[in-house]
Amino acid sequence: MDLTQHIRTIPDFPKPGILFYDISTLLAHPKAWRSCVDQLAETVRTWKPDLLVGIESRGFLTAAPLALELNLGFAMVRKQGKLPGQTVSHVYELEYGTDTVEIQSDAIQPGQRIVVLDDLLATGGTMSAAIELIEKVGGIVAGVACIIELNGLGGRDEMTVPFHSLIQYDI
Ligand SMILES: O=P(O)(O)OC[C@H]1O[C@H](OP(=O)(O)OP(=O)(O)O)[C@H](O)[C@@H]1O
Ligand SMILES: Nc1ncnc2[nH]cnc12
Repeated sequence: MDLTQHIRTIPDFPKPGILFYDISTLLAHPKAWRSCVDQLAETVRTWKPDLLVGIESRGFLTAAPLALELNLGFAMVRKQGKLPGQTVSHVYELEYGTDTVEIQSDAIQPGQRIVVLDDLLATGGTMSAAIELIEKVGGIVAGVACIIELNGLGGRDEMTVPFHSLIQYDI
């Protein structure tokens, strides 16, 4: 199924000049969403993960149904201060300033094979931060995948592990 028909673009969101790729319309269409999850599963299962990780917040929507389909557990990488209990943090550089991602300390056992999911890869900064965080707690990142890849922002070149996207847009 051609998923591009179900992805809406919204100009000037969240800032003037940004074309926002909106998966709300994909989520609202059960047949297309089922196909999207199945297409991701095809690649993700070849990486033989023990656990899937989703990145807040649209990465949760991507990873959670896939985890159920593959009969795997699912863990969350969140922005700072959102997860209860003991957490491990990773600070990463933005164009201006820094940001922090966190995971619960017991979410990943050392040596577990992890696949990370998000809806979209742009500069790759968010995905790289998640990979570094998972490696910090002893996880082995077997691969990372997303629905949409924006070509031209260099995200793919930043990936230090196998990477797969279902749809690519030249921006
Ligand atoms: O490759 P990058 O340049 O890092 O950009 C991609 C990230 O940006 C978006 O998340 P956003 O921060 O908008 O959060 P949201 O999922 O909560 O909307 C998207 O869901 C990715 O996580
Ligand atoms: N253009 C875009 N559309 C949707 N999510 C994004 N995250 C980063 N860039 C984005």
